[in-house]
Amino acid sequence: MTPGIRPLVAGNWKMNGTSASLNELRMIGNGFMSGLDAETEALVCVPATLLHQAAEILSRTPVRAGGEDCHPKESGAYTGEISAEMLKDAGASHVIVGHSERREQCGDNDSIVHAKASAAWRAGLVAIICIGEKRAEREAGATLDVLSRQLDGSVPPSATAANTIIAYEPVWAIGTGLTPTAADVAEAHAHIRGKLTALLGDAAARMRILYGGSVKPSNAVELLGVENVDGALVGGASLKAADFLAIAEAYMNMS
Ligand SMILES: O=C[C@H](O)COP(=O)(O)O
Repeated sequence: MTPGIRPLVAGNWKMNGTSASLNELRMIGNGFMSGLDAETEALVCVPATLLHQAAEILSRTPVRAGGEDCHPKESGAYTGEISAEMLKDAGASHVIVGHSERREQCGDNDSIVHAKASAAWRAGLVAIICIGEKRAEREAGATLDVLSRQLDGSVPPSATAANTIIAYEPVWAIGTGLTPTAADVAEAHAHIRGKLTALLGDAAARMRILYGGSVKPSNAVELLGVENVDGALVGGASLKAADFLAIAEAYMNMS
């Protein structure tokens, strides 16, 4: 946690969920209506097919709905793509850009992620910019260099604490059940804070830096209690309301 920064617990449903899954979202919304929102902010990023319904369901709760990716352009001949403006129109408040699955599977490099973050701001969305090292990079001792390079390339200079959130997600920890040690998370997040300060100046002090990668109720207290960890980006465990709410409750246990 960082003193003065209200934590954010964000879900990322990835390519999971149909309208039948919206009941989990209702339960997440209801859970935050019963007091959790005093401790944390919450967001669930859902597939574009569910976004309009998700935003409508969550509109009566403190939880917000977000998109999982956007195209850099506002509109045009880009079959199958979705612009930040379309996400905003469907009810999104945030959009994830540069998730490692997009970087690995869809060719999203730092310069594309940079353009997508700018597109998010153009549409009035908060950009959640993801960075993180691969297993081989960690084993080679290159983690901090990789994070610096990704921040240099992906974060536009006009990023502020209001329009940008950074998510540190070690690629090898995503969906694997493996997590870095608390000391490793602390080192990475301190490095990210320092690099952001060098890039953005004062704006970095209050910018949220989330941890993502196999966060679940059983490890949330340890991972989210680390200095400079200002919340979580949760994949698999965000699909079950009980797990997502239990992760958010981890913050209550710390305060
Ligand atoms: O965006 C979320 C991350 O990829 C983490 O996914 P996970 O919690 O299933 O490991």
